[in-house]
Amino acid sequence: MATATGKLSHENEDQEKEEQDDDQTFEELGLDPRLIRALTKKGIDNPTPIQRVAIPLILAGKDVVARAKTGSGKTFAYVLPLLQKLFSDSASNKNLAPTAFILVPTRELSQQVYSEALSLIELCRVQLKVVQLMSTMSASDLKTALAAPPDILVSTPACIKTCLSKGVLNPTSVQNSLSILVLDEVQIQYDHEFQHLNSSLADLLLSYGYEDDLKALTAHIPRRCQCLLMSATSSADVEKLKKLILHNPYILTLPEVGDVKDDIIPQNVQQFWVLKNGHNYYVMVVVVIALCYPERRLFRARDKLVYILALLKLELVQKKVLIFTNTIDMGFRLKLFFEQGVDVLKPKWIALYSFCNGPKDKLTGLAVFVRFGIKSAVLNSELPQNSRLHILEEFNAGLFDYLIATDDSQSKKEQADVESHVEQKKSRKHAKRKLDSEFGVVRGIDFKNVHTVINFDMPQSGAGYIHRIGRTGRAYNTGASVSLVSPEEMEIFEEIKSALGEDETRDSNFIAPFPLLTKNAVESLRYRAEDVARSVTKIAVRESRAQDLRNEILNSEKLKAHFQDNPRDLDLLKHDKVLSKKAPAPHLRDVPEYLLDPTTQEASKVIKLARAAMGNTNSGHRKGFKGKFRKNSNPLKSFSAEAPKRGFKGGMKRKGKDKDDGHTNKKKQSV
Ligand SMILES: Nc1ncnc2c1ncn2[C@@H]1O[C@H](COP(=O)(O)OP(=O)(O)OP(=O)(O)O)[C@@H](O)[C@H]1O
Repeated sequence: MATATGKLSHENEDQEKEEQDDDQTFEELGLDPRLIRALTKKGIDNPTPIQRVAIPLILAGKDVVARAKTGSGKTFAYVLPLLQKLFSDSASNKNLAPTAFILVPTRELSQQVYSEALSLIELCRVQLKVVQLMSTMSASDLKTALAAPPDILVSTPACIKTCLSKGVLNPTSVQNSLSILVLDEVQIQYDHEFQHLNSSLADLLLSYGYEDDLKALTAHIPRRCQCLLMSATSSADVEKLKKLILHNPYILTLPEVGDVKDDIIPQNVQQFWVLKNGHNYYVMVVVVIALCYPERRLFRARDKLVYILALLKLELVQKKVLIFTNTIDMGFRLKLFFEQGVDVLKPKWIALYSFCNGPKDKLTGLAVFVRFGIKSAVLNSELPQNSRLHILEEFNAGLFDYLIATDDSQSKKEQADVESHVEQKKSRKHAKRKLDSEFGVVRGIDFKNVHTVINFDMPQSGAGYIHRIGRTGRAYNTGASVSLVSPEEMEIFEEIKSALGEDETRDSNFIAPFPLLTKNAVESLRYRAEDVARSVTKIAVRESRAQDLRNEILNSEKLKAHFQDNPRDLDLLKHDKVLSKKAPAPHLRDVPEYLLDPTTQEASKVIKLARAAMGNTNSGHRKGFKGKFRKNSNPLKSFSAEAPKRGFKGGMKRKGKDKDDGHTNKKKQSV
């Protein structure tokens, strides 16, 4: 009893401290007024917990390892103090190499970090130069970019290795100049993150091919260089990390409650899953279809198409929606399925309809189900870089609501192997297509206002799942995820659940069955959806993929020229172009009421009400973060900071179960 009471009062104290900390300002963290003004212009007034802990430590010159939830503000946590430190150095900077390196795993993330840093520099009106380098750049372009050495270099480990090997970066100059090194998301991606927390850094880096790339640099990192490692890692790795780059780092990490991992997924993201048929029907259909279609994968994909159609067309999930597939072909299959269809108004259907005494005025409505009219864009590693960045910009700006993205959670090599194998089988022309090994939108990309993430294909690991889901519910927004799990994916799904430490009694980390999709709703769409799915043949997919690539190469050239003239004007081209040859009929796009299942209709109404209540009008513009949600909806409510040796606690630590005030329960009903 005494222990329980003691613990309670301790918790209350912690809670009070937490609330005080919540009011802490950037000024109190010692941030430069110019940066504070710049943040205010961006609508950012108060630091997030990771920022509260990390900024003072980084300003004090400490090495920091920060492990924090997705969408918690890690980028500003290091960019702000990094810039501030360079403010004072810049006047006297006569370095022959960049003073700060920010290394990230993908081109997309590099663009994002570069833009954030640049925009802060511009808003602060300081003379700092930031450049972004990619390994696809020619040696002369790399040299030009580094000719008058920038203060900050944003790049990937692979590109740094290239620069060093081509003599674009001089090792001695790096040794003399480098003062701050940031690794953002570089080291954390490895399979089954939570089962291998003790694996060595070398293993982690190796799994993503960064080992050699980073080793090329580590030899030239001067002892005095301040090193920051942002993202998931465990204290068990620090000793190993220290040997490579870190010096007595402060470790900022999520607290763990007992043996159970604390919230890994931000609390404001609700997770759902849909199992395709747990009943006999599935087994029967598999047998029949397996006979008709030797390639059973085709059937599984087709079946999932019915479910995703029901989710989107019956408006059971909120827009904007980010859909993940594991292959590029599947992405295009989905896009074609959404936008095109077969003509069901064939005489035989009309005859059947008349035979059933269907009302004549509903005949046109019937066609709706074969022309779903859902416009989407596919984002993948095959597209030119400009197009990819532009697609991201447009999606973030709210110009379209559905983005299908291929995953980068599988190792790049594996992905390339799979693709090249498939491509070789197709045609020589297609085999020439190149995938960008630095593509990636799963880690770190700050998608704006994505309300729903759908796993059309399940990711290959727990880490992949967390990063996908982390594209929604960023900062103070709410979000939801729906995973379509086929029986074949049950094993990986179970692994993911155990990696999350799933616990029904806790708000986060729990993946609930999706409550709104009734069997009737799915079955009412099944017949027509499968009819349409059949029309999306392998050839159609291949042709549209090639067509899209051609379009985007053209776009990319135009964009390149355009961006040179108007670097800030990205709103030039549309990427969610219809790829199917038949133009969708605009008047055929609504689902006729008589085909709607009453339960689903109710569910859809609830979604709309919830959307209205949250002010999500899908316009792509949101109100500021502040005051929209309760403090305990903050994705980063919990940090502990561990100092070297003395076990300094500088951050806040949330206790076991968060203050549940019913808010979360309410949320569970509205997706
Ligand atoms: N103090 C703050 N107040 C409000 N919003 C913030 C604050 N700091 C950052 N943000 C916003 O939160 C969003 C997520 O930030 P960021 O991309 O840095 O998250 P992250 O922790 O790096 O996520 P990930 O793990 O996915 O990389 C961004 O849109 C950013 O502008």
